[in-house]
Amino acid sequence: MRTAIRNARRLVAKVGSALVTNNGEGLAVDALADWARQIAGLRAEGREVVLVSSGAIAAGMQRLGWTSRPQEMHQLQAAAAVGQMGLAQAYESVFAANGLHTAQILLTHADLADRTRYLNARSTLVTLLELGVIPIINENDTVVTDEIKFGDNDTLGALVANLIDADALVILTDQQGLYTADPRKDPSATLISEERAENTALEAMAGGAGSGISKGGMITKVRAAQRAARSGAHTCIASGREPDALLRVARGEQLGTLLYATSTPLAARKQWLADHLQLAGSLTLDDGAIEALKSGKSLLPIGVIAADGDFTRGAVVACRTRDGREIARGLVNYAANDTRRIVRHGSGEIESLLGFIEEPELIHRDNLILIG
Ligand SMILES: Nc1ncnc2c1ncn2[C@@H]1O[C@H](COP(=O)(O)OP(=O)(O)O)[C@@H](O)[C@H]1O
Ligand SMILES: N[C@@H](CCC(=O)OP(=O)(O)O)C(=O)O
Repeated sequence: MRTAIRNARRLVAKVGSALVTNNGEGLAVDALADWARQIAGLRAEGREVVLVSSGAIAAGMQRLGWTSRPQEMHQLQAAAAVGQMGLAQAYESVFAANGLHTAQILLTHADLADRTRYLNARSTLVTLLELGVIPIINENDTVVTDEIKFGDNDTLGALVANLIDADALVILTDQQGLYTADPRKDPSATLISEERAENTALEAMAGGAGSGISKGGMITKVRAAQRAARSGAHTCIASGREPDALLRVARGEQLGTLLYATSTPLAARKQWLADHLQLAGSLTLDDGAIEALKSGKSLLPIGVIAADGDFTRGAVVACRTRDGREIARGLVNYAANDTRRIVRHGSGEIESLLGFIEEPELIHRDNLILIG
């Protein structure tokens, strides 16, 4: 399976707060310089690399003289704004030393949830890669609220991999890879070398963040691999402290944990639907509608029992079973108030109920994906 990574032409590399800031001690400029050298090496082989870097909050805390991560959102945002300057400055100079230009891209979940902004982000990233520039991405922490944030950069890395159809996602962290249990807590844990990304048993092995300065932990890395696999990208989790980790992983060396993709990649539009982290509302389906969706049909209002949330026409909503489990999601053809008036009715009644008709389906099958 390692040949899959060796053949990867487009890669997303993600470096976490622990590495970027030397466990919160301040920007690890030597480490940044080392990654820049490795990425320059990959570019010289004709491969395209996007870097997703954490560290703004930790670097900002250090600049402001704060010793523990604040809880309050506005303080985190202030720290990120201070730290992101240092991060961008440091990356610009270490890549310049390798003859490469960098570009800063700060994203929020709302940017990727909006189809137009998503397509804009994609074309900008692809243009930068064609220009030979190294895009450096972080969450736009300064403006995020709970509703629009990715929360951790493992998730962001996977969404970026899907956005640009990357072949591989390499997550560099402070452990050798995914262990059977958190090695900080269980010394008998062993390193997993290769596994199918979709293997749900992996989630039980992965725990939370290893330090106060990081956000995600191993669980978000495993989920990131599952997400990336939906677009066909393989994920490798490896230690960023291992010499030449990025080059060695990218060249197919047996390093870290490879979580490989086996499923057929989703079509681009369905991929975008799958990558929504927050949905605008939800529809509760009866058993007949659930069967219809599973056999590839559209969702008609007659099969919907209830509609929750305040969504507009064209929003992405969840389709749930009576016990609340999401089985599908899609772009809804009617706003929440109109949906509530037509549920449990046949499509032939829509016009008399609303005074107009958009489409006979509540969600057309082309705009729908099954989950799980
Ligand atoms: N099964 C596991 N295998 C390896 N590390 C794990 C596992 N479960 C939890 N962890 C923890 O995840 C940490 C890495 O994630 P995190 O602290 O978020 O780093 P980063 O800043 O690189 O994203 C490790 O230091 C480790 O303590
Ligand atoms: N956007 C945040 C990173 C979030 C975070 O801590 O992510 P990670 O270290 O990857 O678990 C920052 O730059 O500080």
